[in-house]
Amino acid sequence: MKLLVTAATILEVQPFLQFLDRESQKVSAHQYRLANCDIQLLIAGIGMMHYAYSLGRHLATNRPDMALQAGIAGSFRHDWPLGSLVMVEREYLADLGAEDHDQFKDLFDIQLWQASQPPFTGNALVNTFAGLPYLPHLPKATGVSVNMVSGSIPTITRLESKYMPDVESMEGAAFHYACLSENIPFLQLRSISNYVEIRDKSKWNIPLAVKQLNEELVSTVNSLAGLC
Ligand SMILES: O=C(O)c1cccc(C(=O)CC[C@H]2O[C@@H](n3cnc4c(=O)[nH]cnc43)[C@H](O)[C@@H]2O)c1
Repeated sequence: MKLLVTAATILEVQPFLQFLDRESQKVSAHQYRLANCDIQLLIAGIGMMHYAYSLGRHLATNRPDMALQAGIAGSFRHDWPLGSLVMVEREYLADLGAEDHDQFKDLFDIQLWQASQPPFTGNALVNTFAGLPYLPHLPKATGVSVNMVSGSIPTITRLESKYMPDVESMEGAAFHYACLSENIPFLQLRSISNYVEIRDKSKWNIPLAVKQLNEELVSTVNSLAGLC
């Protein structure tokens, strides 16, 4: 089985890299072998533009059996503790569109895109989790992807009323779009590093989120490698 593990930054998957260095055979700079599993690691950059370009370029010459995106995220759900983990089921492109006075309209609202045009289901990029050999026992979440981390009440209220999101990232939609378009089974794992609220960086807990994310990543990859 060929598994692609991808993240926006190396910081988010550093402990996983240490696990691979310890437990697997290094085949080349970004390629490892664990049991019968070929693992490729792609650090694709922050934001949808970087991510889509890096992932698209990778997929043009490689076809994994499964792709896994691992990252930290903001949470709209204040009842979810920092460091908790989710797998994202549906993604919305939440800041691509037009401003009409004090209203935001996405590309579906202004009819530049049509509902359910491939690979969308309605106006969302939905993971059915079909074709995955293993699925961790984690809550499923709705994600919004944005170019600017949300940090004001009007923006947060707008996103909540329009998309009812649980989490926010800057790359989820790009990952879903590419994997759905290429028909590659995929899984987006996110660990909560902060709440989506008026910006206060001192409240973020990136080290905890990275630790929890990587424990799950190692466990998921071990389970997949055991099935290979
Ligand atoms: O402003 C800073 O000093 C700063 C330092 C480190 C990281 C950041 C980020 O904004 C991280 C963006 C990165 O993490 C994901 N992420 C985490 N929380 C959120 C969020 O609330 N909204 C959107 N994205 C978030 C994101 O996917 C990026 O890859 C800032």
